[in-house]
Amino acid sequence: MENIQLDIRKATQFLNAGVVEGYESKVKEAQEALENATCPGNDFLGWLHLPSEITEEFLNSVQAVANTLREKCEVVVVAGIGGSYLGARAVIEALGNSFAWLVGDKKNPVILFAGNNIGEDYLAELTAYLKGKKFGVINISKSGTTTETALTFRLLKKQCEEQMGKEAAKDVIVAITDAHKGAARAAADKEGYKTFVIPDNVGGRFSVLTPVGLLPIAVAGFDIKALVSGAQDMEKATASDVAYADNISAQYAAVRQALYTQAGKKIEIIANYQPKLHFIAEWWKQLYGESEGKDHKGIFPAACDFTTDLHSMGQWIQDGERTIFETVISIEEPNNKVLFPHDDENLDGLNFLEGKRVDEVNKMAELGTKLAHVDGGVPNIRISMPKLNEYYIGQLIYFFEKACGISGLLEEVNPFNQPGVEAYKKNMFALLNKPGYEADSKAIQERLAKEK
Ligand SMILES: O=P(O)(O)OC[C@H]1O[C@H](O)[C@H](O)[C@@H](O)[C@@H]1O
Repeated sequence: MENIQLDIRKATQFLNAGVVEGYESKVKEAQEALENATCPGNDFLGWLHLPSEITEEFLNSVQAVANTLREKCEVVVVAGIGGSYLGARAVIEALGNSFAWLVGDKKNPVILFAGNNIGEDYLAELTAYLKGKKFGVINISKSGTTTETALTFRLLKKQCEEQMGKEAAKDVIVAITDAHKGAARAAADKEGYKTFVIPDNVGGRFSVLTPVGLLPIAVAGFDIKALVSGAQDMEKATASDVAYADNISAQYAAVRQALYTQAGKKIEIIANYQPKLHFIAEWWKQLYGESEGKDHKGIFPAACDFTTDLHSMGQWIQDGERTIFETVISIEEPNNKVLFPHDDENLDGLNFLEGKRVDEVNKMAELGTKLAHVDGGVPNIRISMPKLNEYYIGQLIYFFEKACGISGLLEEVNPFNQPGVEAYKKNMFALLNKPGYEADSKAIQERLAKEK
């Protein structure tokens, strides 16, 4: 099987000759630090060789639980936030029918995502939709204590038990969480739910190839063996013994850092020309944003869906501040075929396109956009995937994960922690008068009084 390809030529033209090549020794150091677990965050390197460590037996155990949920449920709600849902949603939406929730093919349960917000109307509408439905819950939280997920699980556990009885509910509620600690683990052990463990040394944003992603993806009816196979092949293709110039994760990490440090590019816009890739971009934003946004530095990860957003963000990208670069994910061959239709009236003047594949038009839009943006001063990195399927998404996942680890180390931060996410939580709990936050509550109320 061929691999996904990386083309950085329309990015290196914005750098002095040899700059990317000049990163070779630093990239080698980063790769060695990852392999030898001598880098900052070395207690979170379980993702590095996770693909090659996944066994057929383990995948079969995940599939068996997925089959139970598929047999018993018409709807399965994935409760999780951040790394505890984005990977699953990214893969399921990339592979699924664009109108899956309407198609209702009965072959697969409807997969819903919740626990990723604190929207009261969202939760009201979700629980109303689930009334009378045979639904299951995959409760995903590495810490087991995330507010959004815990709130949602409280509502869904109660409704599931009311609708199908406490005993039957146990067969359709699965927890994916820490091996020992946290509320999700405690509830699962108390109630006797089936559980899967999120390894301690795999951070949330790197956990899509653990049951965090694998179980929901299997429940949705997709091939987790092919997904893992793609990741395994990319793990080999980006190993530290692969020549720097041939290592696409190393090349992507280096060119990003070069554009950031030597060409003043502060924002990376990941763009796709297939709407199904929208959540791949959301997953990528967390992976890179949470890994690199530290010590008041780091490339800001943004996302656009093209050509859609060329009609909303195109002006800024073409003519705004020249501090951006683009990373475009391009699918070489769509899974379907639609030809441009003839129209007798030809009022839109588009009959010159009749009979062409719609994707040919999409590809010319992509090429035209690349030329315009590069001419406008926006470096372009292109990742091409032969097909949109489990195998190549598996390759893409590992490609981005490996590049992220290298890039974060090139930026000289710890790519694997996320201390910054605790600040808002502390304020939120203080404002909610959470027990144990009494001093914080007093302080924040005094601050707010002063700021009135
Ligand atoms: O899986 P959980 O422990 O519930 O955490 C879910 C998410 O929230 C945390 O605040 C972090 O920002 C993320 O790295 C994590 O993926």
